[in-house]
Amino acid sequence: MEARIAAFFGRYLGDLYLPHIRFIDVIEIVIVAVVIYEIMLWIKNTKAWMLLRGLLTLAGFILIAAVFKMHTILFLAKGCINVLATAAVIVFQPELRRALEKLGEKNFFSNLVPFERNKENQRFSDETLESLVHAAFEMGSVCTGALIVVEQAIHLTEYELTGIELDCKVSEQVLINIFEHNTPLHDGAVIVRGDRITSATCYLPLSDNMQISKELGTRHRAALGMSEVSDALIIVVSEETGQVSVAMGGQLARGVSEEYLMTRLSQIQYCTSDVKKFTRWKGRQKHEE
Ligand SMILES: Nc1ncnc2c1ncn2[C@@H]1O[C@H](COP(=O)(O)OP(=O)(O)OP(=O)(O)O)[C@@H](O)[C@H]1O
Repeated sequence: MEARIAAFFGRYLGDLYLPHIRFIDVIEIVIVAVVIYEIMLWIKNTKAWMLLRGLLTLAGFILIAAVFKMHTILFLAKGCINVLATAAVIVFQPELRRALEKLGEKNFFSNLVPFERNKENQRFSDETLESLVHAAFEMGSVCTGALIVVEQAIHLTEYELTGIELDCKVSEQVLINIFEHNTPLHDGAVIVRGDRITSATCYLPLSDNMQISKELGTRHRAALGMSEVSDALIIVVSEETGQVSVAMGGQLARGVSEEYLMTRLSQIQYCTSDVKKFTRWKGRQKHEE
């Protein structure tokens, strides 16, 4: 019986080449798979998806031209490739910048080693968190439009400069007051850093995402745009419907509940260890003699 099984495998698998796989090869395969997966996700979530579809169509045409030996088209395609590559880098400069920034933000070790939730690495206090949530839903209940940007690791100084400097403690009453209709500060966005509102009436970049619902106007587009170029969490209150939405990482969650907003805010309430180190390093440099 054994001999028959051996003969069977010998007959069918004798010529099969089975390379010797080392442990390092497995790690390499996993790394390549993760990188390809991340690139595919990036392509899907940015306008690079449109470009990829365009490129695939173009490649199809070139293939047909090659099969039928259309020399003029092949000559033109050859000449255009370099120009197209340069144009793609220019067109996708913001997306490429964001992708590299994201890579820099990631702390692979902090995901493995649980960090302590203490006052020292707290980005904002529980009081601020509650004020943000209560203010958003209070404004929602009376249909007062609002746009609140909660800063994380990436500093938003360039957007702060588009508004009016404030530097005041976050509180439910202050936020409601800022967004009150027909007051000088109600237009645009406020930026929150830690427990302080740094500025109001800030102008945010608008998203050019074509999948965003047509019923959403510029306030929601600005929230989404800001989340595409930074790691900030943006709270939007719709003036039309009173709905509270949250934008982060290029995604917009519409009509969220109080619990949802509270959970999202508590997820970013604590800095991971590398961010803490970065802030400390900056502080020390400022006071260097
Ligand atoms: N680029 C921007 N940066 C900051 N705030 C903006 C920006 N664009 C629009 N806004 C704010 O959004 C307001 C206009 O909102 P609009 O009605 O167009 O948006 P919406 O998404 O339909 O929101 P709503 O549901 O509240 O009507 C402006 O008055 C301004 O306060």
